[in-house]
Amino acid sequence: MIEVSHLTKKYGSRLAVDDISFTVEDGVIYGLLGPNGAGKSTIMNILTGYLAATEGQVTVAGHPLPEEADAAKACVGYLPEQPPLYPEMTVAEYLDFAAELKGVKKADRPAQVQSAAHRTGLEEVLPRLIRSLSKGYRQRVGVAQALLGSPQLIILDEPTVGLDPAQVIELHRLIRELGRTHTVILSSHILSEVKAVCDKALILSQGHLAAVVDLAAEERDLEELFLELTAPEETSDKKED
Ligand SMILES: Nc1ncnc2c1ncn2[C@@H]1O[C@H](COP(=O)(O)OP(=O)(O)OP(=O)(O)O)[C@@H](O)[C@H]1O
Repeated sequence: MIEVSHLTKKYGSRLAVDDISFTVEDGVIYGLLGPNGAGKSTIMNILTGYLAATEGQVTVAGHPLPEEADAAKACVGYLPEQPPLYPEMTVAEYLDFAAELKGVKKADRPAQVQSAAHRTGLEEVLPRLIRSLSKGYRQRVGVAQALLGSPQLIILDEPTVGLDPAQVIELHRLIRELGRTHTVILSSHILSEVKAVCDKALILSQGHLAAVVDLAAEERDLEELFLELTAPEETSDKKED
């Protein structure tokens, strides 16, 4: 689904992503895990075609970026960390509008909205104003808009930030359910979230890809592995001494 080869991103002189290569297979839920500033959002913004790489090759569903950006974007549903919701719209109006923006034909929009609402458990709140919804339901609206246009790949940027524990559990359930039909990339700095939801984890540290972990096969504890791989350099040096 995704091939990333020697990806580097600089913001001016700041190196945010440093020579990263990885593959995301179809139908797998990947966690993009790393401390603050590790490069997660930068990578997601490149995969979704919103940012250009400084160097390296990225292919999404067979479409190289940036050459085939429109075709690649059509294969991706994205939930940014701050979903662009319009509080004065009803859920139904917003999803219809989001489908229009994604180029879904008018005749297909009601069925697409219905299907996205069904997948995300929003059918009952379709007539409600977004501003009247809880944060958990708003996040589901964000996930529903990501499903419009039938993308094969869903990218979720820290989707559970600010949710209460019950809402987190519900959203985890929804993401696992989506993983049965989609390839999913979920960015997080919560280890328990990645363990609960993902099949594999890409661990980032200071712009580097420190490890690709198959969570079912990995015998070592994810917390231990994460701390070791993302420790600041001075600490790692001391350990080796
Ligand atoms: N627009 C920008 N201009 C300059 N530097 C940036 C910009 N965006 C990100 N950076 C820097 O690039 C590095 C990677 O940032 P990025 O936001 O990708 O990390 P992240 O892992 O998503 O962090 P967080 O978990 O805090 O969201 C950081 O050092 C950050 O300060």
